[in-house]
Amino acid sequence: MPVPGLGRAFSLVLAQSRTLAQEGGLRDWRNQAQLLVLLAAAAAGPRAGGAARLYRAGEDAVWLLDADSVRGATANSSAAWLVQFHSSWCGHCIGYAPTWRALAADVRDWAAAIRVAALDCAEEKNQEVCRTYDIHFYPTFRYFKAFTKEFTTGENFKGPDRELQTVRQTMIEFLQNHTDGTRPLACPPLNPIQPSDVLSLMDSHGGRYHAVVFESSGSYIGREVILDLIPYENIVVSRALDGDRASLEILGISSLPSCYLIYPNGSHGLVNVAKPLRSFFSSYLKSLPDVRKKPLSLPEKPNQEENLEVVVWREFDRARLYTADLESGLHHLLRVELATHRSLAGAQLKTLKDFVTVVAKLFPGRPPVKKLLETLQEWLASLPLDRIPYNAILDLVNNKMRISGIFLTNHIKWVGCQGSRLELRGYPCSLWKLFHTLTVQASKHPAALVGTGFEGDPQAVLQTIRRYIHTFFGCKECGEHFEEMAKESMDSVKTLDQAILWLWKKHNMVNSRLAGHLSEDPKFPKVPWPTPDLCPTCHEEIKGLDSWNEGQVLVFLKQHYSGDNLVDTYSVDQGSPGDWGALGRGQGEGQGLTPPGKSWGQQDAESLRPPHMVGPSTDLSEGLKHGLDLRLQSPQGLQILEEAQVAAPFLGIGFSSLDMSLCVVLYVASSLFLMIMYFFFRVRSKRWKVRLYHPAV
Ligand SMILES: Cc1cc2nc3c(=O)[nH]c(=O)nc-3n(C[C@H](O)[C@H](O)[C@H](O)COP(=O)(O)OP(=O)(O)OC[C@H]3O[C@@H](n4cnc5c(N)ncnc54)[C@H](O)[C@@H]3O)c2cc1C
Repeated sequence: MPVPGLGRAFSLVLAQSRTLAQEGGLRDWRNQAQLLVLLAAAAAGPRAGGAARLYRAGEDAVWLLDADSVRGATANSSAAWLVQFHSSWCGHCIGYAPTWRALAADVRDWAAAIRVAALDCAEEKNQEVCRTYDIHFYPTFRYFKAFTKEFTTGENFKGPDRELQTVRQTMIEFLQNHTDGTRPLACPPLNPIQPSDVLSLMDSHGGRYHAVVFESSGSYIGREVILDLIPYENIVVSRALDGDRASLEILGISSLPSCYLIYPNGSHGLVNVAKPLRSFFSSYLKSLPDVRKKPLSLPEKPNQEENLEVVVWREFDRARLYTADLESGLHHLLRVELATHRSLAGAQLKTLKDFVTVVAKLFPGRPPVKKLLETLQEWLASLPLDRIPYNAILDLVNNKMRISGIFLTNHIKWVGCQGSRLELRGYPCSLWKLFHTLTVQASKHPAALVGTGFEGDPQAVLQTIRRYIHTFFGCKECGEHFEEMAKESMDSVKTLDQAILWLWKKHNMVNSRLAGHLSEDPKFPKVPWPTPDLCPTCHEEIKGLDSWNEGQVLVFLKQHYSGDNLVDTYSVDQGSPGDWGALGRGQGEGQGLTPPGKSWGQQDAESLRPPHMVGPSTDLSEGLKHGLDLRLQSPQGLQILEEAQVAAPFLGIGFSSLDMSLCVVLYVASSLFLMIMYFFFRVRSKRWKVRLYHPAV
């Protein structure tokens, strides 16, 4: 019986472990990470059904940055930057986008001094750069000072809230924090002048307007007006505080804020506006005769190609669960969300290990994905290290050694999680579906968790999900809300069925909280779920009120989130498009190659494998070169490659862990047999000797 793949499995684990042992997570992983991600991106091919942009280059005043431009823009810039690192799938980022757009438009005139920018970490090309800038949660706000010589990941925004006015005022404080010599050249002095200085200004008029905004010390209006007038010439704006009452009286200032204007010809007087507000002062000053905009001196906004992605709508049945959603979600979770961490240690590592264990044991999907999860789980469990560089995990997830029979799509393809716009639904939807599936599988197959330390614990899956969300889920506010719900009542869960119902109830609470929110897809309104058309028996009318029949809800959830309800339609692309061309079966993205309604078990599993998964014809050395070329920079890397290349052709391809266990058992049994034979013959030969030397005995 051929036992394919042992060589590769062995080599992979060997290579992973050796690499870790040698590098111990202590080396600078940044360069390797960059290379790895480049490789992964190259392997992933063109973006399919990925993230849409929340901000548009032509329409919004927001400066759009990406992997190509962020460093060049923020390093040694003549202006300071406030960058929002966001993710277009994150509900809070979607909800916050109008505020950010409004802020950018509001401070458009400040751009020579400070710029409001956005960078979408959900875009595949930006993922590495987001890792470089240490972005784990969305949205994350970072300030970059002007004229920074060294690379910096920026300063975190520290405002009491993220309201437009608060952020705008914090931007001003940030500008004032620049030390002399690093202040943006275009930024006028923001500190107040003395009221007495105003009197001397009257004598030294310099052929242009000089406006002075008088205000109390806590007011930002003066500084805002100063910044609003940056692009205008023939005018200087200053601010003064209300400390010197006598000077105010001389100038005739009786209320604050007020604006005093010295004209180019030396005449002066109070500005008369209908309301003492920033916009009124700024607009008045901008409209003065001879005050006009300076010729444009701003650099061009970094160019971003528009998203030309064509959305292909995939017909689907809301009563079914789609493998494509779960696998796309896992792809994002393993290759993007977790990959924002350079390395994992302590509680984070424990959370990952537990989460992978739960998913590996309970995921009801296709064998190649289950196998990948099992391999990952076994490998994580076997590692004695207390810190693991995430690149090592990525190597395994990307199956760099091309072990036959383990694979997770590297494409996003939403089906039941499609949104009517690209930025809606997607990843968080798939995560909910995965979580519900796990609670249902745990209840239906409790034996699956035996030996993991989780058996018999009705809260095990929920607590693992809770820790994952708290530790890794990119949408920080979502995680905080979920944690509040968990703190409140997760402890009351006493059975596996109650765990299913707990998650269902909490998900409905989130639905009702988000109804009408900007992240709600009008095509998929947030309503109590399951709706009567999906589950008529779940709904009852008690005293004229629609009420849940929880017993029926449980039955429904157990059916809806079971492996039997999982369909593989649209999820055949288990390799790059070229692979399918080679098979002569693929018609490209968006085409379901599995007949609707068929699950993995109903198909010819072997025929659905992409060619590079199919046995000995795999070009191992090519795979190794691609997978391990990063390691090849080091002599140890070469050694690993040599070992793997030697091992693979001898041992064949495609061993499962069961195969490997059998091999070990056979090996031990044959060794025992040989030992028994050895002792048997030794004893016999002693007896023969005794007979030979003492024939009379
Ligand atoms: C743990 C978690 C917390 C979140 N918290 C927030 C938050 O605080 N703020 C925010 O803006 N976004 C939050 N999100 C995202 C938000 O809940 C949605 O996932 C997102 O808006 C996409 O919505 P959707 O229309 O795809 O439906 P989702 O709510 O994502 O639901 C996905 C699918 O699950 C099924 N479903 C719906 N309700 C239930 C239920 N009660 N039980 C079982 N199955 C159900 C339906 O088939 C639905 O299409 C959170 C996501 C997660 C995973």
